Amino acid sequence: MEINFYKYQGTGNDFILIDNRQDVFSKNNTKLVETLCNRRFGIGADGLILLENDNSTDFKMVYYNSDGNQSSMCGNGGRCLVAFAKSLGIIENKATFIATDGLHHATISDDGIVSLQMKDVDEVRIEDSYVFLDTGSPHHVQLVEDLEHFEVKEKGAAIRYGELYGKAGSNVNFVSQKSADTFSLRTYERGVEDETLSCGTGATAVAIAMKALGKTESNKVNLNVQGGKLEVSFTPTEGKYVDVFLKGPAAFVFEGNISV
Ligand SMILES: N[C@@H](CCC[C@H](N)C(=O)O)C(=O)O
Repeated sequence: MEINFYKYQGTGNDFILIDNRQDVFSKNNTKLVETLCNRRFGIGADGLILLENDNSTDFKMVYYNSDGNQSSMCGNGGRCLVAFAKSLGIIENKATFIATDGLHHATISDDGIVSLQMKDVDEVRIEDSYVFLDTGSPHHVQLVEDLEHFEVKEKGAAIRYGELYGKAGSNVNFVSQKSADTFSLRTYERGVEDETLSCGTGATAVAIAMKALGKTESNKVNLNVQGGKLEVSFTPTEGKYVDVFLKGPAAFVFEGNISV
């Protein structure tokens, strides 16, 4: 059987998107997802996302990491899926969708900038050398010197597989401050098991962690990621963060067919 796929990217975090409203994709085939995401034997992507029907929202998001396993929320993937839903005619400039971490609202401008509401963050754990929080996916956030030359893959893997996070592991973000409201980050992604060019839940985690640490006064933070620029805004309230929005570009790259 032939299945259409669409490749999208959001600040260089790239995804294979499949319209699965007719149940065409075999959802438990870990090996198939892993092969499709493989950059030498497949299409190549950091993850694969299915767009499915949902009774109470515009669509449902089902996310797989490139290791072939379903995982937690993907912020850049969610933004790409909104652009995909628009191209399919499912939405116009506004969307609601359901993902593993609950309900999301989003808007998309005519030039492809997607603003995606992320889950509220109820707890920010501040430790001596790092911050941990869940923005839909778990994130370790650590300020470092010389981010440009930092060994993200090696040091990220050591933390992801280390004693702090047990079997589930965590995504790991290394950060440096650029100005009062701007930070650069590089992310080691769980499930990709490598540095990616951008991570949306990671950028969200860094923005909130920097606010919680008092590194910025601003409730709107600019994030330089390896693949571009993102903006995260939020409202702090009694130790929590609500109205959290992740904003940035989401773009179609190419489409094709796969035989399964
Ligand atoms: N790239 C994503 C994060 C995807 C999930 C992550 N790899 C995990 O399994 O925790 C993003 O843009 O948020």
